[in-house]
Amino acid sequence: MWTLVLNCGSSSVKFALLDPTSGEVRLSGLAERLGSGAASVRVDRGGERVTHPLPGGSYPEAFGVLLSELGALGVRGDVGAVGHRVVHGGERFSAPALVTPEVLEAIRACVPLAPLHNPANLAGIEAAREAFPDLPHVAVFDTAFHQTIPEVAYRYAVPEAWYTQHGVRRYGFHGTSHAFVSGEAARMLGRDLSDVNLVTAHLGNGCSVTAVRGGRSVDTSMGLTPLEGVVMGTRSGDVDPGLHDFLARQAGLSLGEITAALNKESGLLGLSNLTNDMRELEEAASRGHAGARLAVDVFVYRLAKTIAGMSVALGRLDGLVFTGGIGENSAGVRAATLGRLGVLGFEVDKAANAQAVRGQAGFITTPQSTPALVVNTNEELMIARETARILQGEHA
Ligand SMILES: Nc1ncnc2c1ncn2[C@@H]1O[C@H](COP(=O)(O)OP(=O)(O)O)[C@@H](O)[C@H]1O
Ligand SMILES: CC(=O)OP(=O)(O)O
Ligand SMILES: [Mg+2]
Repeated sequence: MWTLVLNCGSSSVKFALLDPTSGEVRLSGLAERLGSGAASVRVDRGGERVTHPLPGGSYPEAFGVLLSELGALGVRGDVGAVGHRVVHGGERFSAPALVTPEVLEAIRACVPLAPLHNPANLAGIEAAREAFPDLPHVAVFDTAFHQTIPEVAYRYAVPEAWYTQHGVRRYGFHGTSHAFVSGEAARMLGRDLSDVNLVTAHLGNGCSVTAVRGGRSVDTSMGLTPLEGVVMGTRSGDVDPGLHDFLARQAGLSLGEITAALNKESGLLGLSNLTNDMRELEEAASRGHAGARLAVDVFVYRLAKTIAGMSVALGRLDGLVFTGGIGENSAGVRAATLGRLGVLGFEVDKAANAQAVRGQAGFITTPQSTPALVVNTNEELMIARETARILQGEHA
């Protein structure tokens, strides 16, 4: 059954029409810079690529292009279900859910926990339900995979009432990707997923690191919101919790201004004062740009420290997985990270690491090393599979 997968972000929409069993993709694309005058949508129709401008820059406009592309390809009538990425499902969802009015209400209730992501996810669900009112829609949550994390790892050391009354705890995100790459890595290691302990590093624009014991998430670097943890493209990751108070007094900034800066002007962009794009940073660093060098170095140092911390949750470390745009493509970031992790028995294989770029998955360490490998994530395929599973009643 052909499944339409929608991943609506704060300023972008990724979409794909694919078969969850074979993985065949008939149409995919990305609408970017929504909300601005420079918005556009790129569509891939099996090798052929077209880009349409979106002068209004709105979600409905992007969705209109997607529908007309489906119509032009003659596949609109083939769509059998729609799978939606939903970033925050709180404590309520440990599995995907068929979208009902009650499920929509629960997603809405999580908006304060993910103000950048959940409103966009809801807008996508609403637009898709209007276009496909008779099809089943399934919500697949970033947080669901992490609902197995034990209390010792998910509780913050803050007043208990903040947890019981306001849900202040660590939730974790990118669960769909961490779950997918753990399965792939177990296969590549020739091990049963239930018998393998992995650290998975999802390094895209948002970055997070997860400890996966026997196929279950037992700790992860993101917390209450997708701002906690390692350094990201424009997000700070961990900072001192005293920062808001300090800056409000010193610089006269409001809470909203500080939060926006931590989300959109920090991370690699903030450190380098140049760009949030790792590829551009590596090029600039190689030309001697000091800010770019510092940004890459801080990114790597904090990443290595977090990976070492995650191994505490596992007891025994059988492998480290790199994925996401940076993890899959940056041999430099991988080598530097492994170089700082000799304490865990890692030793990079320089030739293998240099080869594992541009979608080439594989091992990047020497035979005597703890294994590290590159795995290409595929959140769209995983969402399509989960959607199919729900519709077959496996989670019912
Ligand atoms: N060849 C490359 N070398 C270094 N970094 C790369 C390369 N290709 C992509 N990246 C980085 O991957 C990041 C985007 O990751 P991606 O997973 O595509 O993002 P998203 O989270 O938006 O899906 C950017 O920082 C980009 O620079
Ligand atoms: C939750 C999250 O950080 O998602 P993304 O990386 O897509 O921004
Ligand atoms: Mg991402």
